[in-house]
Amino acid sequence: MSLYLGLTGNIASGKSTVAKMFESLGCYTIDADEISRIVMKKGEKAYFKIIEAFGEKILDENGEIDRGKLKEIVFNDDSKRVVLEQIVHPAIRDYERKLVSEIKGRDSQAIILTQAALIIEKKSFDRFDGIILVYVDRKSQLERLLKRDGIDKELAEKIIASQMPYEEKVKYANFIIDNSKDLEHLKSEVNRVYNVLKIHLYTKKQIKKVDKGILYKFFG
Ligand SMILES: CC(C)(COP(=O)(O)OP(=O)(O)OC[C@H]1O[C@@H](n2cnc3c(N)ncnc32)[C@H](O)[C@@H]1O)[C@@H](O)C(=O)NCCC(=O)NCCS
Ligand SMILES: Nc1ncnc2c1ncn2[C@@H]1O[C@H](COP(=O)(O)OP(=O)(O)OP(=O)(O)O)[C@@H](O)[C@H]1O
Repeated sequence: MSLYLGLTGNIASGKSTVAKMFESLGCYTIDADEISRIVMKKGEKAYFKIIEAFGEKILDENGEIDRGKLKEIVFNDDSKRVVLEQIVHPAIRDYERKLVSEIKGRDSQAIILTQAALIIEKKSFDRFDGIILVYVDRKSQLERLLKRDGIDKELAEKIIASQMPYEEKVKYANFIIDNSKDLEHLKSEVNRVYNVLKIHLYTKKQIKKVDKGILYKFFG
């Protein structure tokens, strides 16, 4: 039996950083943002649909989709973001499904984590055995986002506002990983969850809706 987890959290919460830590423990990870880059490449089905919906002005000098331009558009207009999601999400899901079944075919004891920001917003959690939520406090989130992406504060605030707040998200999580402190602390959080996952893997015990002692540690 393998385990298949959704690894989610709001922008710049540390999903990629956490995924790398799980990888170093032997888990398989899949990144929905990376897949979105693959399925939107020049010549792919989603590429043409995006041009049809947004016009050629969103292309760069090489004819590829300019993600910066698209980002400005969709985070300033909710209806446009919905249009983009309707094009890209089904393509991401199809691609991801194939990767998961490939991994499961290769390794029957695999722990697979799909990293995606919108699992809870889109209520697309039924396919997973459990949800891991990476939590970051608002101040660190904004600081890390501005530092990493070099975008202006106004756009950063809009992206943050487009996502479901943590107070709501925690209700859907089986595990919470706190990433409000340093990387050492993050590593201990990842190890803690990994050890519980291993127990579930070997005992074949289903992950309950709420794994007590972990969930609500930060939210009372
Ligand atoms: C808007 C786009 C072009 C910006 O590309 P860019 O390379 O700058 O960012 P990247 O794809 O790495 O996403 C970074 C983060 O932005 C946030 N984000 C991206 N899309 C969305 C969205 N539709 N709603 C809310 N937040 C989003 C997520 O936290 C994500 O992890 C791109 O994010 C995109 O195509 N989004 C639509 C697909 C999508 O929903 N992806 C996110 C989850 S699968
Ligand atoms: N505990 C930490 N202390 C300091 N910086 C951190 C910490 N965790 C992550 N970071 C940094 O914060 C930024 C955001 O982290 P990361 O890219 O892992 O987040 P993400 O959730 O994958 O982002 P996105 O939502 O855009 O996909 C990165 O530059 C990362 O190096």
